[in-house]
This record gives sequence, structure tokens and C-alpha cells, in this order.
Amino acid sequence: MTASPASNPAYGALTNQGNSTNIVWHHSTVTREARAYQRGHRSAILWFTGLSGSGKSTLANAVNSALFEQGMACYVLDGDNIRHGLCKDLGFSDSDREENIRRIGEVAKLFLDAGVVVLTAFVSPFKADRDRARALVGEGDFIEIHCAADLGVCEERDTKGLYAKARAGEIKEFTGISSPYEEPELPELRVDTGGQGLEECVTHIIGYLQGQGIIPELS
Ligand SMILES: Nc1ncnc2c1ncn2[C@@H]1O[C@H](COP(=O)(O)OS(=O)(=O)O)[C@@H](OP(=O)(O)O)[C@H]1O
Ligand SMILES: Nc1ncnc2c1ncn2[C@@H]1O[C@H](COP(=O)(O)OP(=O)(O)O)[C@@H](O)[C@H]1O
Repeated sequence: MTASPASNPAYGALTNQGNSTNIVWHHSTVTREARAYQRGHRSAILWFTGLSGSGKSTLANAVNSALFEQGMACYVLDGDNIRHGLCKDLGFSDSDREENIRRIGEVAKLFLDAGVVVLTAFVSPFKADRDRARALVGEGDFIEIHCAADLGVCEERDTKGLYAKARAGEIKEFTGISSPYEEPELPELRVDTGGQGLEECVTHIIGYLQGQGIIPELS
């Protein structure tokens, strides 16, 4: 016999919004708190944002490695990789970027519930899109990390040769050149990826996570 949503605490309220008609949320029997207790650390979303070449992927992967070496559950969602699969139908118009970030926000929320420290490395140039991702989760769960490197530094690095192509008009709507980047006003962390070395930036982030009680002191 199937219990009705009203009488079974495993079920949430019936949803009747947009395309989600007659959908009922099912609560997991393993809670996020239980996962945190078992693993010895909390989960969180580390949302790296910045220009192409500012160091999002390099830094997110370095922090991920530091956490992994300590046996923590962690995972990087990287813009270039996600655009090969989940978001391969999207381009770089404002509305496609909005949809890209909406999907990543939802995926990151699932990782959060799964007890994982999830590190997202997306340009995510628009404040409204980042704020929407933040609003999906609770206070303290979303840590916005601005990889602050000037356009000049990023262009000088030009790790993938994309700035040269954008300057030559071969790539349209390129962030920083022909599409805007809205800097975070009050990110939880701003790391000087344009001026500081990688190790310093990693230490900065790890120290913040320890200070917030998300991860324990590293051994
Ligand atoms: N027009 C344009 N603007 C910005 N970036 C471009 C563009 N075209 C391709 N690329 C490459 O795609 C990577 C950015 O993808 P994202 O999913 O992070 O972008 S966004 O958050 O939806 O704005 C970005 O990766 P990173 O260099 O790692 O930032 C670029 O390599
Ligand atoms: N403090 C730093 N943090 C991250 N990357 C750095 C730093 N200093 C120099 N770099 C270099 O800058 C480049 C950043 O490239 P990448 O990580 O692909 O940027 P993004 O993912 O933002 O496009 C790499 O070549 C990296 O070695």
C-alpha cells in the first residue's frame, strides 16, 4: 500500500508549478548531517568565479587535491568539462550562460546534499546568476571565491589562445573583451590569483574552510 504524501513524513508537499505538476519531493533516509558525521567534515559549495585564465581551474584542482589527500570527499565541476556533456547544447549568449549556471547550481546542490565539498570553476560572469545559485542553498553553504586577476594578466597568460582569437574577432561575446564580467562585490573570499603564487592561494582557502568549521585541521 502506498502512503499518501500527507501521512508519510518521507514525502514533501505536492508541487504544482510550471512543468513540475504532480511531483512530490522524497526525503532521503540518509541525511546530510549523518554523512558529515561519518566523514568527519561538512560539505560546501566553493564557487570559483573569474575571467578566463584567472586561475579558476588550477586553483580549484589544487584545493581539491589538498582535500583529497586528507581523505575528504571532494569533486571539481569545471566549465570546460561540463560543456562537453551536461551543457553541450549551450553557447555563450547571456541567456545560455544563465542556463549554464542554473544547471551547475542545481548539480552543486546535489553534491552538497551528498556530503561532498564541491568546487565549481565557471566564469559565471553575471552577479544575478551567481546569486540565484547561492539562493538554492543555506546560509554558509555557498562560498563565493573571486579569482582576482586583471584582464591584462589573463590576456598575457592566454593559456588557450582564446584572447588572441577574441581580439581578432574570431570569438564573439568573449568575457572581458566583448561580453561583460561583473566582479563579485562581497565574495566570501577574494584571492589574488593575478599576483600571488598558487600555494599561497590554496593556503588562504584551506584556512578559511578550517575557520568556518567545514573541514578539520589538516594533518
Ligand atoms: N565567448 C566565451 N567567453 C568565455 N569563455 C569562453 C568563450 N568561448 C569559449 N570559452 C571557453 O569556455 C570556458 C567558459 O565556460 P563557462 O561555462 O565557465 O562560462 S560561463 O560561466 O557560462 O560564462 C572558458 O574556460 P576558462 O578559460 O577555464 O574560463 C573558455 O575556455
Ligand atoms: N595563484 C594562481 N592561481 C591559479 N593559477 C595561477 C596562479 N598563478 C599563476 N597561475 C597560472 O595561471 C593560469 C590559469 O589558468 P586556468 O587555471 O586554466 O584559468 P581559468 O580556469 O580561470 O581559465 C595557469 O597557467 C596557472 O599556472
